[in-house]
Amino acid sequence: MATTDDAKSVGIIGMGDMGIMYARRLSDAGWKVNACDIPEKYEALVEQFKDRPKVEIMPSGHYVSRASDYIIYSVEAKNIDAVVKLFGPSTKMGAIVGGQTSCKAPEIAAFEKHLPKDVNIVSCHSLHGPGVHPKGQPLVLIKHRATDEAFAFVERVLSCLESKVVHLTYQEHDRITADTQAVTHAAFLSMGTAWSANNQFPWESQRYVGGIENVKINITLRIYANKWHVYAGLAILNPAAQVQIKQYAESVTELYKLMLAGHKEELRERVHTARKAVFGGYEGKELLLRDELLDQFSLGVLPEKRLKNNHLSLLAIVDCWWKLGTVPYEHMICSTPLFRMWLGITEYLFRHEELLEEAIDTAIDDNTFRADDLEFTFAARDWSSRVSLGHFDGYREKFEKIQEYFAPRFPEATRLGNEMIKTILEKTKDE
Ligand SMILES: NC(=O)C1=CN([C@@H]2O[C@H](COP(=O)(O)OP(=O)(O)OC[C@H]3O[C@@H](n4cnc5c(N)ncnc54)[C@H](OP(=O)(O)O)[C@@H]3O)[C@@H](O)[C@H]2O)C=CC1
Ligand SMILES: O=C(O)C(=O)Cc1ccc(O)cc1
Repeated sequence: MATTDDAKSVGIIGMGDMGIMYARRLSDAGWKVNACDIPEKYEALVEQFKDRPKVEIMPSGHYVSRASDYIIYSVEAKNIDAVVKLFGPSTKMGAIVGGQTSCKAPEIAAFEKHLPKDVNIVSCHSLHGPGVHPKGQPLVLIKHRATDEAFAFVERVLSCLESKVVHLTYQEHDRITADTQAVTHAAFLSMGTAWSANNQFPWESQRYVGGIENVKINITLRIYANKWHVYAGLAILNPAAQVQIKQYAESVTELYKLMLAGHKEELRERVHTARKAVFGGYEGKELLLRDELLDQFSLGVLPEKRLKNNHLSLLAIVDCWWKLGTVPYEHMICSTPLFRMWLGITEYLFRHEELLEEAIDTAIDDNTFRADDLEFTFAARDWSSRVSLGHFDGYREKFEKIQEYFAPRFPEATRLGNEMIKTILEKTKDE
């Protein structure tokens, strides 16, 4: 903190999971924080923060905006325009405004439209959920309309997160996160949908325990334990995300058809072409994940012998990356923990020759996955069309129904998922 910073304060509008995490960490570092949520939550927040004098809970965003030197909007992406419209004109003269939403084009548009011209715009995005320690995780900073002095102030404030700062434009941010986040979520959302459609808790089935399967299960439950609007916002509001999710659904469908028709050579040819395009230049590199590590994090009892799976979800993501010309390793600077695990298990399958062959053989010769794969294919297509239609309600309805199905398992899955992420990330090289 520079000495001139003593009199300055940070505002947070939206005290949900991320807003609260920021308020705690910034105030721990000595910053005065002015914060608010919707009026109905005022009393509860005052109570929650009563032992933290550095955090002042205010009745609304007007109070926060007029009192603070740097204001962070940490609200639902779908509400950003309405909330900035409401409080933007109350922003203190010469202050800095930014947002935490996961898709930047609508956020920047709202700032340009509703903020006074003297206000600096510097946005941010912590690329991890509120339960992950920010140290070492990517933090995107977007200097959209700001003096060097204003930008340096934001850097000083957020340095207490100890994150790895990545400087991007908002367009670069949205392009990369479409690859790293939206399509990753689509895959896990589809797995959960398929399991629930088949009335399965996958860790209770011998077929889904151990290794790669543990990551699939733990990440799927982690996503469904979170809030629907986070995933809906970053998929629906990002046009690049719609394209990616659509390609993923197409890749799933086409590979599934090859499996159904028993076209083994065609399937092998396609899988290997995609493999070469995506992993060709990375053959010698150390793997992101190891199996012994993954076996530690199981919700079920590990079977004596690992059962085979055709891993349609993983074959399809590599097919999708190939079709879109995406090189996932190039996005590591901007990766979330989930993306690193997703790439980790995919790489694990594709760089173990015998495992990949086993997946191809299983895809053609083994009928036991047909029902699961059928539901998975439906699910990938349905998520894609809900995203493309752009209906938040349609997304929410589906998400919350499946969330309800898995809800009794969230406490255990979250505990295990946190441990898994912590252990794996400590061992995961990120560049
Ligand atoms: N959760 C995550 O993993 C991450 C989320 N993000 C992004 O950060 C943002 C916040 O996410 P998160 O904290 O998880 O979501 P939450 O739903 O927990 O928090 C958003 C908060 O903003 C409040 N809010 C809505 N309108 C107003 C208003 N007019 N004035 C004051 N407060 C308001 C909401 O109240 P109410 O619930 O009543 O609407 C809610 O409490 C989102 O845009 C998300 O995409 C970014 C990184 C990670
Ligand atoms: O790691 C993920 O993809 C998550 O699910 C957590 C998350 C959600 C939204 C963000 O904008 C950033 C991180």
